[in-house]
Amino acid sequence: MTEATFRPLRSVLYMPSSNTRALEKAKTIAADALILDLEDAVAPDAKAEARENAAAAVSSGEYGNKYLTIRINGADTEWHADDRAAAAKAGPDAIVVPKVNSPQQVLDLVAAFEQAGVPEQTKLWAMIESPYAILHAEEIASASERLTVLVLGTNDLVKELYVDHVPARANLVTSLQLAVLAARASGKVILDGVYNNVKDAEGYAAEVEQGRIFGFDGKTLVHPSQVEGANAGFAPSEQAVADAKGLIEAFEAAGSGVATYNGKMVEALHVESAKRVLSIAEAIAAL
Ligand SMILES: CC(C)(COP(=O)(O)OP(=O)(O)OC[C@H]1O[C@@H](n2cnc3c(N)ncnc32)[C@H](O)[C@@H]1OP(=O)(O)O)[C@@H](O)C(=O)NCCC(=O)NCCSC(=O)C[C@H](O)C(=O)O
Ligand SMILES: [Mg+2]
Repeated sequence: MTEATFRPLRSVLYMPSSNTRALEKAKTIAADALILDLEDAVAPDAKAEARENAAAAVSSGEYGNKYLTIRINGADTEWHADDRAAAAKAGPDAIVVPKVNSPQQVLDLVAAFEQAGVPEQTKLWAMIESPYAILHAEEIASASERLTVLVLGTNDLVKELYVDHVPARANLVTSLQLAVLAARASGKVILDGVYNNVKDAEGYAAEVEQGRIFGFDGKTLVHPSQVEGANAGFAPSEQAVADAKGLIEAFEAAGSGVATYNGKMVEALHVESAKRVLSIAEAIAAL
């Protein structure tokens, strides 16, 4: 079972760690996880202050049972080492590293984490946001057990592909599916990229649904208004839970290798999927 089934990561909200209002507001937002950003959402002259804010937020114990992560700056930047040291000291649930492009980079990061004394329980989340990373996503995901989650960076991916954001992400479909395949092949959690237009509720809802259909475990978000949609969209619906229970009962009642439920064939593999749905629903209910 993946981390997602034990610890739901339906809604994962980014916020600039330089924005103290957002950091305060986040305490009351019902996101499953927060990404306290030190990278793209923070201007160069605010990096040091943002680093202190993120570390203080993690140490504060004021974010309830939310999964707390810090996104540090990339390994090739002047801020990376200081970010890593501050995150090591604060000990968030995970450190999110942007622009991870190779399995060797994962191994180097894990070695650096160990050297910096990052606590064992702090996991590595790797951002997949370039064409090269998409094509090597399975090797990246499998490089270390400490890497538990792949995070799609669709803004950078669009930039690197020299394309535009288009309806239904028609020009990203192959990349999204390759990333999901890589996560499933390596037993890791995978989070969809962000929807930039915080005023477009309809477009956002369609993208949540697309991510769910493609197999993502949850979605990264940029605004509090997006949390509710992701929490609902990546949770099994009441109908799905009822169907899962009914299917299991029908299979057990039949007492053979095959049964039907609502007219459809049911085998042991369908029972396994139904049990997974129930375990996700239980984990969400337990939050
Ligand atoms: C997108 C925003 C800049 C919009 O900000 P703003 O216009 O101020 O929003 P609102 O006035 O509607 O805000 C209402 C209140 O909500 C708080 N707020 C807003 N956003 C957040 C947030 N993300 N987390 C927590 N709280 C938030 C405001 O402070 C207001 O509070 P109050 O005044 O007390 O009522 C802004 O939403 C924003 O900065 N979003 C996050 C941007 C970010 O982190 N970007 C980096 C990651 S995206 C990315 O690039 C991923 C990847 O790398 C890729 O390549 O794709
Ligand atoms: Mg990015």
